[in-house]
Formats: sequence, structure tokens, C-alpha cells
Amino acid sequence: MRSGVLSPVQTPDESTAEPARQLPPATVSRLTLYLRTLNALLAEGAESVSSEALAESAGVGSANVRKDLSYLGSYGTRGVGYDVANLSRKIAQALGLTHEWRVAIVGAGNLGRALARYAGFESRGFDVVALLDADELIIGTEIGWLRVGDVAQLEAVLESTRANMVVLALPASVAQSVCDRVVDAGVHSILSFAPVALTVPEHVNLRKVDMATELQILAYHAQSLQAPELNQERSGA
Ligand SMILES: NC(=O)c1ccc[n+]([C@@H]2O[C@H](COP(=O)([O-])OP(=O)(O)OC[C@H]3O[C@@H](n4cnc5c(N)ncnc54)[C@H](O)[C@@H]3O)[C@@H](O)[C@H]2O)c1
Repeated sequence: MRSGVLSPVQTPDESTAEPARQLPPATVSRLTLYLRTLNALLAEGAESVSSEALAESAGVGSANVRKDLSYLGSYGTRGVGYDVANLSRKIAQALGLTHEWRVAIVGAGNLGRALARYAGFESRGFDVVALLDADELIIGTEIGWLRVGDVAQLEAVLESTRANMVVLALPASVAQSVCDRVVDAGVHSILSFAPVALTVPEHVNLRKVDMATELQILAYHAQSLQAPELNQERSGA
């Protein structure tokens, strides 16, 4: 059983970690897809992969793949392709996945609990080290391997667990104040699920996951594709 406080392990100090190379956001997204394919190939024992195969797995053009990988200094070998192990290592380095990421989740409601139970983070290098909430009925309960801690102890838990990423799974009304405390505690990588715009200093990386917006975009595209039939239905044809 893990509690809010865990035994320390070697974690790179954020302040001394090498700064990430600035890659175009679309490239970063595609690199994660290539990495997933490369890891599957590694597990199968494959040694090389063509840009076409990587492109197909990521659903992009092979010119995209070659351009993305050129940012990492990987150009492949004509007729052979890319060395799978080497490329997977380079992408993991570029994405900062060779560091150990220790994630604290704040908010142990439906979402926070589901995230804390998800087994897929650890295999990708994200160790969930703490889960915190403000509700007395939830504090102290066990969720997966974790015991829910009290958000009143946020700063102490972040320090003792050496968390270097925080996920906010909180109501919008409290997200900014908790976010401010996280930033003041020195954690500079934050992922927020709260449906509200948060303000953070420039040196802090804040990402927002907004599934409702994604669904709306999906609905728009679905409607555009079906537009001829919908229009016919509406006109009673
Ligand atoms: N982005 C998305 O895709 C997505 C999807 C679902 C939910 N959400 C959002 O994520 C958030 C969480 O959703 P949920 O369904 O888990 O809600 P929930 O109500 O089940 O859980 C919220 C939890 O936050 C806790 N909490 C409240 N104030 C707190 C504080 N100051 N410090 C610590 N914990 C506090 C509550 O006690 C509760 O356990 C909501 O803002 C919701 O709108 C986003």
C-alpha cells in the first residue's frame, strides 16, 4: 500500500535537468505515436523499421515522419530504414521520458480515482505517487495502491514524494487556488482537467485536457461529413 508519502527514489532535479529541445507541437504529438509503434516493434524483436511503416502506424505521410525524425538528427539508412532501439531511445530522450516523472493527482473524485487506478502510466514512465482530496469522507480511503491524502498537506506531500508533475482533477471553482499552491511549491508541470482557464507564470508548463471541447470538434466534423444527408432530412426530401 502506498500512502501519501513514499520512500524516495532517484529523481532528476528539475532545476538541473537538461532543457527540452523546442520541437513543433505537432511533431511532439506524432513522436508519441512513433514511440508507441517502436516499443511494440522492440517487443517483437524487430531491428529496423521503414519511414513508411512508421507513417502508416501514426496515420501520417512518410515525408512527415522523415521531417519529424530529422529534428532528432535521425535520418535512417536508405534501403534499411531506422534502427528501432536507437530511434526509440532518441524519441524517449527528446520527449523527456528518460526522466522519472512522479505524478501527484489532486482531486480524488470520479476522474482522479480512475486516473490513479490506471495501470498504463507506470509502463510509460509516469509513477503516480500521491492522490489528495479535501473531503474528509474521501481522505484516508484506499484507491488502488494509494491512500488518499489531505490536500491541506499538499506542499508537504509534494516535497516528501518529490512529485514533479501534478494532475488537477478538481472542480473549476477551486482549480486556480490549488494550481497557485502547486506552483508555489515548485512543481512546474501541471495537467488540468478542470473546465476553466488557469493562469500560471511563464516558466510553468500547463496543459489542459478538455474532453467536452474535443467531443464538440468531433461532432462538428461528423456533421460536416453527414451534411448532405442531414440537409436532405431537414428539408424532408
Ligand atoms: N477534461 C475532461 O475531459 C474532463 C472529463 C471529466 C471531468 N472533468 C472535470 O474534472 C474535474 C473532476 O471531475 P470529477 O468527475 O472527478 O468530479 P468529482 O466531483 O467526482 O471530483 C472532484 C473531487 O475534487 C475534490 N475537491 C474539491 N475541492 C478540492 C480542493 N480544494 N482540493 C482537493 N480536492 C478537492 C472533491 O472532494 C472531489 O472528490 C471537474 O472539474 C470536471 O468538470 C474534465
